[in-house]
Amino acid sequence: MSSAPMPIPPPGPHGGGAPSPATARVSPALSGRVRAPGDKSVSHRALILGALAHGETAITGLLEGEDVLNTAKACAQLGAVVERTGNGAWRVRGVGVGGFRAPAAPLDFGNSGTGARLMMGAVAGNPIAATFDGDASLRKRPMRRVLDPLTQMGVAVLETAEGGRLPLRLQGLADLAAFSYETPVPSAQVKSAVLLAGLAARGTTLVREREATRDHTEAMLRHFGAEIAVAPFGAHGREITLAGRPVLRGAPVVVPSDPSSAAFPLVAALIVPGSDIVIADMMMNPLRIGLVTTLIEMGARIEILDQRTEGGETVADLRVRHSALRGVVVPAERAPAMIDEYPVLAAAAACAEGTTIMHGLAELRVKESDRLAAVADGLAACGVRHAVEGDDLLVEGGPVRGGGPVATHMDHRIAMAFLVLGLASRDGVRVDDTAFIATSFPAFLPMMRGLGADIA
Ligand SMILES: O=C(O)C1=C[C@@H](OP(=O)(O)O)[C@@H](O)[C@H](O)C1
Ligand SMILES: C=C(OP(=O)(O)O)C(=O)O
Repeated sequence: MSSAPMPIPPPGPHGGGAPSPATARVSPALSGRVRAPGDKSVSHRALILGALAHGETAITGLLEGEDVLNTAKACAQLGAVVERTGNGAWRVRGVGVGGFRAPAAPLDFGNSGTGARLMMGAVAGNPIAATFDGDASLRKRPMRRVLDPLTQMGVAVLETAEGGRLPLRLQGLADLAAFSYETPVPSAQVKSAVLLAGLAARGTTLVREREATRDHTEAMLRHFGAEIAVAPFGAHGREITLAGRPVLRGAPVVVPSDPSSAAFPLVAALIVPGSDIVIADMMMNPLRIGLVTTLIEMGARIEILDQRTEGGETVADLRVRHSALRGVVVPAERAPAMIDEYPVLAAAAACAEGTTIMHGLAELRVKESDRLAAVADGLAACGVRHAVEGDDLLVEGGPVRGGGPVATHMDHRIAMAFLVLGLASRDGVRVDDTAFIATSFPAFLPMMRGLGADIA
């Protein structure tokens, strides 16, 4: 790592630029070895906890996607020193719990629910007012799920757009009430917002979730010196107890490779005949790999090689070969472990033999787009038979005609999932905009082309 700070790259012109359509066409066998970028969830948390800690946090492998860059910018606006020291290498000098200063301008989280919701929790325990905003997609997403618990802890909501949406302005306070909360929806963002606010609370914060969601906040809080305990809650849930007012100490963070991004080359290799690729260093956190479990049940040839621990997470290399997939039933309780992967699972299901039934997808309706509707419309545009029944999606597999254009609705995962489907579709698939892929996976197009994918 060099010691001279490099300029923080500005986030791209989310939503403002002209749309950038692309077409994926039937491709020859994919081959090669790729590594997906740094995990988006871990990257946001490394910056935020670095900003809330005393001393220096050196981060390697940070995802330099627009969502994370917006969080970096917000941390700097709140008084942390945030520097880019090399490729994916960042250094944060934090201000300590309760030490944020009032930002002079609104905090703009672009397309990122994680950035906005986690930072509301982080700001809550500071005696400052801050305005939170985002792009047209983020302005449509529900924020009451975070405002409700935060106001119960003492935060004041000074202004919101209709329905408690962004833009909104919060007044935090140094002395939050200790709080017990059961999350009403399975959401790591809601859980994390409450825990981050709980850092400034007098006494213990308790969060219960009926379905276990990704546990990166808990792991990183422990890594930074917080006193945190996790116990089972009910059949699938967890109970998290956090002691208030810890002294957080900056700590090195090695960001593992993102399984939600790796999902795209992974499914592409499964559906393009003759493919044989390796996905290197993928994070194997059990709360993140529901897609791998599901694909293996579908008959996917995925070999998990060299499983090891790196930076506190289990990682592995995955050898993935073209496979004859068959439809399966995906249980609702698996949803939190693969919530962002349903669009690309739908692409795999479209190429499988038989019907795949995915249960319990209500949360997909409140992502960057209504992903249940966007996937259904995209499948229709590609001639794939499917049905939405309540919160379930049914996809009938078979040879895919393709076509489009698929409307991506400012949603990176819709764009990437349908480009992957195009690689195994008779007529290819055209998507209306690839610009938002930069929120989570800026190197997606070159990486896929490097494997042999025909995307132009
Ligand atoms: O905590 C996180 O980093 C995330 C949690 C999930 O959202 P919800 O908490 O809304 O389920 C996921 O969809 C998102 O991409 C990242
Ligand atoms: C839902 C996602 O992210 P966020 O909620 O942070 O916008 C995603 O990346 O698929």
